[in-house]
Amino acid sequence: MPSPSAVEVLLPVGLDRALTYAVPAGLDAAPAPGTFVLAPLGARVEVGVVWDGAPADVDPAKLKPLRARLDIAPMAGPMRRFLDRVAAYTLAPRGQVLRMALRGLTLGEEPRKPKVGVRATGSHPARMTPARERALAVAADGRARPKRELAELAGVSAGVVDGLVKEGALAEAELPPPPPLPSPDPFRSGPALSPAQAEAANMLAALAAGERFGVALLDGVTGSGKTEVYLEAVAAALKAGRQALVMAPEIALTAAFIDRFADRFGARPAVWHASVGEKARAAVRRGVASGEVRAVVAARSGLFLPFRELGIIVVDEEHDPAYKQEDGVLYNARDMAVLRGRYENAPVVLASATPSLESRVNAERGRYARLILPDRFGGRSLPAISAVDLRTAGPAKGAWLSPRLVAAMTETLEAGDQTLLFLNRRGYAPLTLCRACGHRLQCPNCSAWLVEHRFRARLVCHHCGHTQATPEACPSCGTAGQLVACGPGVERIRDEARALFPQARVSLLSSDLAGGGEALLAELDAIERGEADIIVGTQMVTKGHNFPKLTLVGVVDADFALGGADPRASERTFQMLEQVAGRAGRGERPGRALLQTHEPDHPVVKALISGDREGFYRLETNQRRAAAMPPFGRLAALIVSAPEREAAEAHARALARAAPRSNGVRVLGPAEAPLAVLRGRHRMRLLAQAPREIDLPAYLRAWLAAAPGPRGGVRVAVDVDPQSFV
Ligand SMILES: Nc1ncnc2c1ncn2[C@@H]1O[C@H](COP(=O)(O)OP(=O)(O)OP(=O)(O)O)[C@@H](O)[C@H]1O
Ligand SMILES: [Zn+2]
Repeated sequence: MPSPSAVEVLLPVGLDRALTYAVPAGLDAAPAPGTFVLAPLGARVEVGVVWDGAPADVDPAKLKPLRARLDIAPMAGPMRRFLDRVAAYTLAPRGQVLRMALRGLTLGEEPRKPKVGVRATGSHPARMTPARERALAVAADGRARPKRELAELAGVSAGVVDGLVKEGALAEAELPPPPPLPSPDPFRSGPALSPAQAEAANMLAALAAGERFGVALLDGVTGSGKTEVYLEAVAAALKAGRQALVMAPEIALTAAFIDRFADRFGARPAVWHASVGEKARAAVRRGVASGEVRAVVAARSGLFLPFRELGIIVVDEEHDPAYKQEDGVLYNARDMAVLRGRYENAPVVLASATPSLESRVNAERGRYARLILPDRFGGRSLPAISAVDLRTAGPAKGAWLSPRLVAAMTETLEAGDQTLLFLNRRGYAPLTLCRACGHRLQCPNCSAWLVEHRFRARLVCHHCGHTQATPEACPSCGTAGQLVACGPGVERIRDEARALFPQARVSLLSSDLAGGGEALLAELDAIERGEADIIVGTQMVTKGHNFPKLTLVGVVDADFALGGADPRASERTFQMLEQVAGRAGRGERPGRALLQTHEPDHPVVKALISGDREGFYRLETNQRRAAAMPPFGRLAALIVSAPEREAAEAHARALARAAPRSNGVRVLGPAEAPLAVLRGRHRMRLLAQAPREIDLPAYLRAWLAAAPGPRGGVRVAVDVDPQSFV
């Protein structure tokens, strides 16, 4: 019999197993699974969670005792099982997954320091002045206020208030605690919905009211009003007394989205993403656990918040590759949202104008309900998309905007409308070359070219962040003045737009904007108000924005993502271009999009131009099925890296030899990764491809167990269902 005075504790460290601890007398005989505790680990003390399962059968006298039990709401059973499952699926150590679920955790409630203000005492100062009179008149209601507020209300200086305190006419007094944040009110009425919207909204609302798991794919063209529709499902969950989680790719969490939520429910949602500060995070986490916070809009990590009674998860722009976390635990938040919904008995809504093939196929198989909004809201039409053939109608040498695109921009400007120029490349130029010797400027740590950022006068590696000043002379042959920028980045397109249209207000939107996230949000708001004529942007402009005056979208290079090792290349290109084109014509006037391409006959380009979305998906589905690629087969990548190429290669080969023979699993590679060196580490890739019915994570575990352990600086990263193939 295992001793009742020992428990299993999972710690937020890189360990897969829970550790066994003794429960000291005075703690509580056997803390239940989910209890937060302090546990010694080596020389440290960690916050851990009592986990399920019988403790190892060890003499408790030999075990380290727990230090304390924490006064934090226990982690619920469904959440623990969810974390176990995420770890099992991704092959990440369970402790590492737990760490994601502890973000924003503070030890117990922070004692609120009472804030001090001032209040009238009733006595009069010896000398009265007009300013003092004004201040005392405001204070006459007897309420305690911060000094600054009193000074502002009375229109006096801080010195006047201090003087009155000194003379005893005002006294310091504790301020009442701030009122709790207002909760969203699901009973407010939303906008009148079109018949198609209403039908979809009713189905979603029924799903949310049912308090059962189920997945619905909300598949509606750009500008069809998906947001209004899924907010009805949020309302239904809130009405049922449950909490709501709306997930969006980071940059879509703009003030505009939050304002829309606030318009609908009369209160702002809690917000959770990378730029939210520690204190605010702690408050959201606490509120979500206590039930005080009813609705959260979040980036992918919001999935790991300890909701007390989660009643719906919405994954907006569900196709977005940003849902895949590419470091640490390699998980796809869209897929894990479905898992979390299952454990919480909560419905999950996946929304997109360009659903992932995975979700479409799941809908076709009948596992997901599919709700379709075929038209834009308010009788608006989808943008007319056409191609500019760069082989015959391209721009002059040294320019990137074709005459047709420039003519369209001129018309748009004359009409007082906005143009969006899209190019998914940050910086000024992707390559700098020496005209004298042909040398290309490369990152010292990666097998990648350095990207010129002319505004900052620096060369930057987009893979590792290395930067250096742009040199005058070639570092290889020493010739000065012969370095040339090759190819365009958004900065270069901005320069060209400025030169062509000197009167136009040109705005650049890119993740490396000076001023960071804040500046970017301010810029987005300014554009929405019409304070720019031409917007030049990277893929962040493709997501969810509503710029009413935007009527022309120019895609500078529609071919950039086609080809390469990524089995989803076509799908991704289609999604990105359809989304960016979908920014046009959302206001009063119709929109159009011009795609500059060398391959006007490519199926992706043709589908976009003809508007044959269904045809594209059918073709893509058939190709994936024929190649047994996801979602018709399973994929996992092993990325082996080491400081020396030989070590990486040797280990990758040893891994390949150790691969268990199995029913249908094919192991491909090792092959040098397309990005052969990253941060000074040489990289080799292996790919395992399996039929759908195979438990690929289990196969991978068996494989890694059979393989020699990595030694001498070799690392192996496992990526189940990889989204990135670099
Ligand atoms: N029923 C409605 N009543 C009033 N306005 C609506 C309604 N439905 C949609 N709209 C407006 O139409 C515009 C587009 O809606 P929304 O942003 O929800 O579309 P979407 O389907 O999410 O588009 P995308 O996928 O391109 O981001 C918004 O300005 C929205 O306020
Ligand atoms: Zn680099």
